[in-house]
Amino acid sequence: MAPTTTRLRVPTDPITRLRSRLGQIGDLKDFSTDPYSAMDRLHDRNGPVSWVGTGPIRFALLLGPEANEFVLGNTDLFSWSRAFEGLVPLAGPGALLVNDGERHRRLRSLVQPAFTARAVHAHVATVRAHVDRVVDTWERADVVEVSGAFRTALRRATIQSLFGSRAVADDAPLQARLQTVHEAIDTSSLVRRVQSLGLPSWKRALAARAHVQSWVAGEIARYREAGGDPEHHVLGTLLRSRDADGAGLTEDELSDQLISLLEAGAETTSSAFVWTLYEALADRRVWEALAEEVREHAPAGEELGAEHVERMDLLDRAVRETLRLRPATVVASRMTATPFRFGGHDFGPGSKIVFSPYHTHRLASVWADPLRFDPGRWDPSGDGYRKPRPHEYLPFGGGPHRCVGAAFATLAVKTAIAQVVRRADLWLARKGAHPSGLIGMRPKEGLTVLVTGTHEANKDEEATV
Ligand code: HEM
Repeated sequence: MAPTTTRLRVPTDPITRLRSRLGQIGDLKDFSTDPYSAMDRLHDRNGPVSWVGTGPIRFALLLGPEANEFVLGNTDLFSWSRAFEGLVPLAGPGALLVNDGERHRRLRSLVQPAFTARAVHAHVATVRAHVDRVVDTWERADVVEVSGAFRTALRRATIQSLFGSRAVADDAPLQARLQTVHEAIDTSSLVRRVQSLGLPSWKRALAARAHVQSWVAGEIARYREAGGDPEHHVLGTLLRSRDADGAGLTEDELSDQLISLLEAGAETTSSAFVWTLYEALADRRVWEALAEEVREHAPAGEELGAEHVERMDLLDRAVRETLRLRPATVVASRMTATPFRFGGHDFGPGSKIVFSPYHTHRLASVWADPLRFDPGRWDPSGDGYRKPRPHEYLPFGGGPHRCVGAAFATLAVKTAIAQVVRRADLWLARKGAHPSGLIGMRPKEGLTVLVTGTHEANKDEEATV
């Protein structure tokens, strides 16, 4: 792809160079304090390429759809293993995200069968049951903070879909450890670099990861002792999965896949759910239209299934729109493996690159009225409909590392929203939400709702949890 805007100014004398470096340190401070608005300012000032920080914590912010297209369309220029080497102690050396080239292709072909349409559909009943357990605790006129309870419920649904229903019987310690690991992952590489020098928070994260690993080993052993499991879950599929040469995952690879799927899947999905609920409640017309659609396609007393959820067009558009305005993954990073030139800048090997779905999803040059939550913009029969190009809308990334759990997550979020809508009438107790976090971005203040009604008829009596 041809490089775009050239705004390179090479400082010539030492004073100008020093000023430029100090400016980049100031930009790093800005980005660390409020990355969401800092990206706007940097893009306005510098165009698609901004260098931020200094020394070992210097990186290039590549912003806008052309930058996304360049990064995602030229995978051979980048190394995932180098970009994510700081994550290896938490994700494991066999995790998809930290692998490149042939090894990544082989691992991906072994993991993919766990996310077929059939496997994804099996997740619906699990999600519905865990959502019901949260709604069961609500009474009319309650004012409840729901983001914590749904985070636990959706993480529990992911654990159950990965390991089977027995695994969630007493999952509180596992949930706490996964939360500790997530907090270490959802931090800037600068903070992680400092932490990994031996700070207590890093030691806690490694200890939590070690516990998760031995819990996973126990589940694998139990599965083998039982000679399989009648439930259709990811662990069983991964154990049976074979590549073109008839080889499966090694023991270490199997464990790393399961742990990293737990890490990658749980927080992101609950973040997408909480934001969708927030946005739907923030615009009462959307909430009421959703309630009507859900009543039409999943009549009272009928168990909510994938076939119902997949007929709900407004729900689909509301989730797409939420993933546009509030993508769980605010930024993604890469490390250059081969020198290249983009936007008038030269990039040597070992340069850190950060690009941002969040920023592109809010650009006025791409989206009409970009900050407005408008599910209607996804209606192909609507006025002014325009199908976004792949590099303009990328909540699940793109290219060979595109999210392997995208369909699984989307169906989980839609099921959870539809089941809440079927079971309760809610009002937003407090409007206004500020983002927090870069991986699994969520509302800083949580989500507090007023329960104005509950509908017992749609409770899932058959659920196995
Ligand atoms: C709404 C929920 C989710 C969002 C927004 C999301 C987003 C993403 C993004 C943006 C990437 C690419 C990262 C990059 O290119 O650096 C990714 C990769 C990945 N995601 Fe998701 N994800 C979600 C849910 C899930 C779920 C439910 C699972 C599995 C249970 C999952 C497993 C993975 C894995 C394993 C990768 C790495 C793929 C590879 O490197 O080949 N994600 N996700």
